[in-house]
Amino acid sequence: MENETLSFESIINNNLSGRDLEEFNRIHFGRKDNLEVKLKESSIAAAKENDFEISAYAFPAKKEQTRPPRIVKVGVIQHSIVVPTDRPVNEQKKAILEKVKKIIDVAGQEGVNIICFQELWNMPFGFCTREKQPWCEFAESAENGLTTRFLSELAEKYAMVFVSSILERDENHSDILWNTSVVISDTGKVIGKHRKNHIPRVGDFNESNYYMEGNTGHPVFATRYGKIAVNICFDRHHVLNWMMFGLNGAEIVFNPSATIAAEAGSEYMWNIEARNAAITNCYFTAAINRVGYEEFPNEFTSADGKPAHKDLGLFYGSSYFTGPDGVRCPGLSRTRDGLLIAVMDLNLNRQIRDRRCYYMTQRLDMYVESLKKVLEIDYKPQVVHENDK
Ligand SMILES: NC(=O)NCCC(=O)O
Repeated sequence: MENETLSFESIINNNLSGRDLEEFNRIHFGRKDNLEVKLKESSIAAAKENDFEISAYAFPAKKEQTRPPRIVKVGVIQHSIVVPTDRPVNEQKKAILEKVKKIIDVAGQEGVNIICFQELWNMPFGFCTREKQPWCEFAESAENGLTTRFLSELAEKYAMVFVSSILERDENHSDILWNTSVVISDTGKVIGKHRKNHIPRVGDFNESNYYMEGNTGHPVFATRYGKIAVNICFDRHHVLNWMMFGLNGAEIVFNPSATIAAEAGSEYMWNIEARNAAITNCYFTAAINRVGYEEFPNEFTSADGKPAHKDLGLFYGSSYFTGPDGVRCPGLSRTRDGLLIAVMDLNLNRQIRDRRCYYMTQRLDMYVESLKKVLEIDYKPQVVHENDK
């Protein structure tokens, strides 16, 4: 880990200052000043003691005459696994829950209203191995499994909403597995769940050996703090998936992910995809990635002619928020656990919609017709050649 770049932001901050840094911030992040929010001394101390990074940024909106501000504090947590992946399943899971609880407690002290974790946050991402054991044993009921019960208590304690991405065991449907995000309300009850719609078949992401494409559509969960949705990891490459959450009224869309520096293109696309989704759909997005190295007991190959190996390389963290205007905050590091907080005024969504008119100018009717044609078996792509009449 020592030789890894800490973060994109650290490269900039170590090399730019004064007007150059301001200009960089304006052009890259969308504003000269990142509007850092002051944290409690006790939170900073707890983060230091428990070895995680913490930062917070504001995303304000203009004052309106007819609506009060709708300020929501949203947190994302990125973290590494804790004990080696050959330890008993329950020991591995318990160690993660215990570590992350310390971060949740700090978020609670800071008055965070909604928290989202990384993809399958309570387990190692062992699907690269294609081995069924022990990874399938990490699966739980979305409604009343160990992780949901653990979060329900904390949800009630802190009046916090949780978005918890887990490997789901669907006991009512022949025990099959799903990649599911459970949304737990501030009352501690499960509001609902959403299942990953697009399952990767790329590089070491052999998830299709374990679960199928989701069957929950594009639900938006009406929480006490706002309407939220979950676009799970590989779903971020599918623009229509992001679009459907917007059409269903989402105000914040979370993208819990598990992606690695070694997957070609992943890291430079990371900073674009959730940000672009925020822009085109005029809602807030939060992109959350795993962090660290996860070594598995047995070697696997990546079917690329290279030698067998036992890990996926670095999960590069770099979690970040973007507002509906496309302005984003600095991300968390590539290498450390962290809690990133956004203090957002949800009124900004409508203000940007009124200004940019992306929904009003959207031509869904045209696309419906075009897509119907594309799906016909004898479809011919609409390509015009020089000599066509
Ligand atoms: N977990 C997951 O869907 N990863 C896919 C890799 C990527 O698209 O970056």
